[in-house]
Amino acid sequence: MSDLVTHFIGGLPVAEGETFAGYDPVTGREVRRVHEADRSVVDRAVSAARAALPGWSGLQAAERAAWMRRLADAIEERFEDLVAAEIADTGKSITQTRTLDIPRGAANFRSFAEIAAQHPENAFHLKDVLSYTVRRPLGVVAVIVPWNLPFLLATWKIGPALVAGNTVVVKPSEHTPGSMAVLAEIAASIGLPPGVLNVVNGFGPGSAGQFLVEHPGVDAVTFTGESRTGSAIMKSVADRVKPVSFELGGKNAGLVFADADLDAAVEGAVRSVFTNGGQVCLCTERLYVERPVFGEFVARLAGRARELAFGRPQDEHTTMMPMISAEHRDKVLSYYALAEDEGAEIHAGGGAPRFGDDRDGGYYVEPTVLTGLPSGSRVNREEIFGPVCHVAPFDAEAEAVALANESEYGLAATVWTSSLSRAHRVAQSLEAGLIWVNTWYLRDLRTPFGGVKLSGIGREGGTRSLDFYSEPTTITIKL
Ligand SMILES: NC(=O)c1ccc[n+]([C@@H]2O[C@H](COP(=O)([O-])OP(=O)(O)OC[C@H]3O[C@@H](n4cnc5c(N)ncnc54)[C@H](O)[C@@H]3O)[C@@H](O)[C@H]2O)c1
Ligand SMILES: O=C/C=C/C=C(\O)C(=O)O
Repeated sequence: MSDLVTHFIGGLPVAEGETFAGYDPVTGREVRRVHEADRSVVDRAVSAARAALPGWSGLQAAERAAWMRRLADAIEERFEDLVAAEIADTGKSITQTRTLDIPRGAANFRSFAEIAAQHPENAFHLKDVLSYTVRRPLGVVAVIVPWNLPFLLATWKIGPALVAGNTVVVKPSEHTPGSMAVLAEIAASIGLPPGVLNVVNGFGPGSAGQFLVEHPGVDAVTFTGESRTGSAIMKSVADRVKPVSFELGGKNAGLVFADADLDAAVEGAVRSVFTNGGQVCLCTERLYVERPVFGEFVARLAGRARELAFGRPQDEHTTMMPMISAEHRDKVLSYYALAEDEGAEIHAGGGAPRFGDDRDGGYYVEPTVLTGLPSGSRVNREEIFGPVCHVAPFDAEAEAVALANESEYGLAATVWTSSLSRAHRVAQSLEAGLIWVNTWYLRDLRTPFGGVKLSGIGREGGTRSLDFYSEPTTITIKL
């Protein structure tokens, strides 16, 4: 990946604006410079998207779907370049990047090509009245995404936005511009009409992110990131009442009942707590385990945490990655220290590893398993977004559900039980948008995705994405 990242506007790279540093999370070394978009660059991107809108929205949905399939094919042709870009930005393992992050990018475009093709319109016919619905795109959509799954999350939004007839201006995280730079090259290489996809780089407040959401030429905002950022964006767009789709933070609970397959529950918890270094909004940070199996579960989970491999990203056996930045590493470590100060028992981790090589300059923390804190503690209330969980015992199902629901967030939850009736009963009692039973992060892209409470506004996924990215018009004709 280039060591100078530009914007992409109207089908062309734009190397304008001050540059800021990009760092390798493995070593902490500066490895790239990134152009920061000022208001004028953002304005040009929005104008390019506006200029492309009539031609793009004027295509048949099937023609736009064909473009999505071309993008997916081209992603697969540039697969290793995308893998390299994502690893360079995040330090994540090549195994995860090759099996999740980049394949989901192609899948996102393909899925929404098919969903758009099958999306039925409504028509209602009474005796002498015919009512039918047509859908119109929103217009120019701002796509603002975070650093944890950069390519997956950006394409999750770009796909449905484009197939619905919108044009987009994407603002990737300041930490992870690389894979969007490659997607821009891909779009140009297949001749995607200029201005349909635009990418501007920069930060949030007082930078490209804020300039974009506030721009009068932006018709809607789709955002994934922290809840407090969602709140700030909501304030930015309130005066112009722009539609928003928010996928925000979480403090996800996992419930393990004594009748669960404990092997599966332990391995499931290893995945749901430590995948991507715990830097997934769906990760489990609070586990509640029925008392008869609590001791065994904690001991086994802590043992597996200590087995996670701190290899380099290119090592296929690596299973533990660095945090995205020194600031985020320090935030996670501050919660480890807080847990210790509040009297937690630390069963694994609790600090930062030392390697005796250049990785000591990186942003690594130890995978950590805690017990002994009250449900109201900050460690159990606040999103940490790292490889850490707190485990507490419970004695009754109703108590477990109450503990899980004792949160300002409501994104995801996992339930581990062998009882079918309990699985349905508990899943329907949990205040979250996404519940997994005896598994975690198993995705059908046709299903609604999103959270309740501080975890978000709206749902994307399947036809729900098309419902957000287009406006239905109902036409009624007297026959
Ligand atoms: N619900 C989900 O699907 C989901 C998925 C991934 C991450 N997240 C959440 O994202 C957070 C971690 O990501 P992050 O640190 O990048 O989040 P963040 O909110 O700090 O930043 C996300 C994006 O928003 C931009 N931004 C920040 N302030 C802005 C503003 N005022 N106006 C416009 N843009 C602004 C940033 O530059 C970045 O591109 C965690 O809270 C995690 O839970 C949620
Ligand atoms: O970190 C959050 C992960 C979000 C995942 C998705 O939006 C998805 O799998 O479509």
